[in-house]
Amino acid sequence: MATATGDDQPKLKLYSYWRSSCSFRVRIALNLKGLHYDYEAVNLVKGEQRNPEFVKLNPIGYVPVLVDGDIVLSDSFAILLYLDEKYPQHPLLPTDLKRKAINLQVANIVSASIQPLQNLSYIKEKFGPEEITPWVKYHLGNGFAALEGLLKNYAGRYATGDEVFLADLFLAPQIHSFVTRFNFDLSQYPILSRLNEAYSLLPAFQNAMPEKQPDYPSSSTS
Ligand SMILES: N[C@@H](CCC(=O)N[C@@H](CS)C(=O)NCC(=O)O)C(=O)O
Repeated sequence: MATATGDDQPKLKLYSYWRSSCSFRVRIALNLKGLHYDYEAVNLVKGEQRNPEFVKLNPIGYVPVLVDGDIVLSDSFAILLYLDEKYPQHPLLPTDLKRKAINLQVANIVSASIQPLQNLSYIKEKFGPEEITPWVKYHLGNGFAALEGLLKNYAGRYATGDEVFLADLFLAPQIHSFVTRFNFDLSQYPILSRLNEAYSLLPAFQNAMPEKQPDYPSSSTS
């Protein structure tokens, strides 16, 4: 198994968009593992995810995409599991089976049962502008209530104890969207509020924030 670190690793390239919560997950993992990467911006508002060159990398037309030598991988969940095997420094899954399973459960709740329901490209096709906020609020709230209930048996400083694991990489971007993008009130979710505070203190999370990305628009609302 390769154990490349930031100093001797092959060059990685991440196709990302500043506001993409799925890309945000991968940015945190790369930072935690100390992996350097080139940032390739894909402007989702301009539709660059549908450019033929990009679709060759990811036929479904979504960010993130990671290129690692001859491996081109899309879907943040697959990318994170791949990175964890290839670059085992700072493991993303605990060895304890129960906590490992909870990490996978949280990751999949966010990935499959929350994030797709806030993806504006799906929602805009179905709803008018005034229907979007109640839809997103209902579904994000539903998911957050479920996560709050699940985590009360596991959370420590972070989601499943006192170390950062996969669950945290899915939670931080989702909470960030909830608060910053949609302006919803997080205070009714005390565990998620506490986790959000803890994430805000970690450089790997801080440097992965949308507003820290090279394509973050300096004076635009896109
Ligand atoms: N399951 C995929 C979802 C990817 C996804 O939804 N990406 C969004 C940004 S977070 C995207 O590229 N949206 C572009 C579009 O909907 O056209 C993952 O986790 O990577």
